[in-house]
Amino acid sequence: MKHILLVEDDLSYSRIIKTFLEKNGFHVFATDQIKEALLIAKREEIDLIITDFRLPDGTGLELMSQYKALNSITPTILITNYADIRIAVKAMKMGAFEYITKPINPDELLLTVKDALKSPKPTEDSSNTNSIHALDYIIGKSQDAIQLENHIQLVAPTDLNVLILGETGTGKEYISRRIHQLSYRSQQSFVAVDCGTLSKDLAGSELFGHLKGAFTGASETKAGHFEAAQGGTIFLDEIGNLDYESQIKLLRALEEKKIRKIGSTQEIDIDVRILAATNENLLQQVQEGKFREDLYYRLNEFSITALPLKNRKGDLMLFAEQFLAESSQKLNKELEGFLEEVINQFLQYSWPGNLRELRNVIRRASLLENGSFISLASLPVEISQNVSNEPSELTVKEQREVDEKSKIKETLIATQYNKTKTAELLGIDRKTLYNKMKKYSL
Ligand SMILES: Nc1ncnc2c1ncn2[C@@H]1O[C@H](COP(=O)(O)OP(=O)(O)OP(=O)(O)O)[C@@H](O)[C@H]1O
Repeated sequence: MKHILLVEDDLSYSRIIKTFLEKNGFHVFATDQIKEALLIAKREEIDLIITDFRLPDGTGLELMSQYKALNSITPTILITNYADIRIAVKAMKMGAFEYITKPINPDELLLTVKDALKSPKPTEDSSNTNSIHALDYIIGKSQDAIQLENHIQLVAPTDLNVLILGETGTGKEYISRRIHQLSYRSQQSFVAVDCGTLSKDLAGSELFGHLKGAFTGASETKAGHFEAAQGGTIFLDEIGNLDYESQIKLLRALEEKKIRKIGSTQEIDIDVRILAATNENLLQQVQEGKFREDLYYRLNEFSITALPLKNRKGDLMLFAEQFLAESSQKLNKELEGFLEEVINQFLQYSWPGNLRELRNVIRRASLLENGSFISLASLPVEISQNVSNEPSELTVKEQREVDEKSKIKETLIATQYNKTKTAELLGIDRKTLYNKMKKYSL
């Protein structure tokens, strides 16, 4: 049975999620505090963390970074309000597996939990996951998309190291998998490593391996990701997060095409192509002395930029249609497309989480939609009403109302619109619940 650590300070929410997940066969440790969560994590084998962003003793992001020092490879799902989408984006940069927004839809939560548990852990060998079938990768038809594809086709057959730049969720990993698939290494491993999830202490051993007894806890000799990628391609995501010592080791591996396991004196020849990605300004990090200049130029033999979705309006609906087809198939629903007003809102919205956000919005809308076309009612209010997603632009009162509406909606969904139960879980009487439902048109 898989063990989930749930960190949520809203106790009614926490209870609903815990009960729901336990009904679906998971064991859930629930707590409302970071401190307690870290204690549980030390004591128990945890397969997945689900954490709220706002917690009484810090934020979900703080929990993630403290947890990373304990165990760098447990996937994390962050729960946020849609108004906090930029926080979700930041969480993805820090190596979160996924974010989900309130009000939580139970089916969406379950899908995300299952995806997180079945996906290879972020730092594990994901070889044989040449899982982007030619059909899944969308090239796009805008001028920029065609140019991007030309660059990919041009560089793929060479053995140049490629640096892929772009905001979070713009498709950098997809691009790197495509480069691998179009290269002569395509029959060999593709190993994706999220440097954002590597703690300073573990990075060296994760990348290069270690010998038994090399350090406390090294109970077995272990191959690192470079060995796993032998003959193939290694994708180093969030390369800007790699600590300085690992940068030095990586540079050596690149220059000499040799690695050495931690604790070993023996060198191993490696033949691995390196694709690296970052959503930070790496050149600025070089200027600030945080990233080695020599490594930067080694990695950047060719660079490719993935554009933000707001600058790819010509391709947006192509992606949307594809994501809808995928969701419909997964959910066994017959969804035919999007209503005109949805398309208009999609084209106006700024999509700070880029393609990942679009995919998640469509997945959620597909779950909620009762008709054959996605309608405004199935979209987050920030998109359907084109409310700005800058939290600062909402007054405190408006923000509180958005939160309250989300909470009531979620509880109603969770109780299948049982008003007595909903009122009970929310700690209000039925009359107040009815009044609020009327106020928020629920
Ligand atoms: N070319 C594409 N065709 C189809 N779907 C895509 C494409 N690019 C990205 N996606 C979708 O967007 C999601 C995010 O893409 P990806 O993980 O490659 O982004 P990323 O830039 O590497 O993100 P991060 O910076 O957070 O690591 C994918 O899971 C996929 O669903």
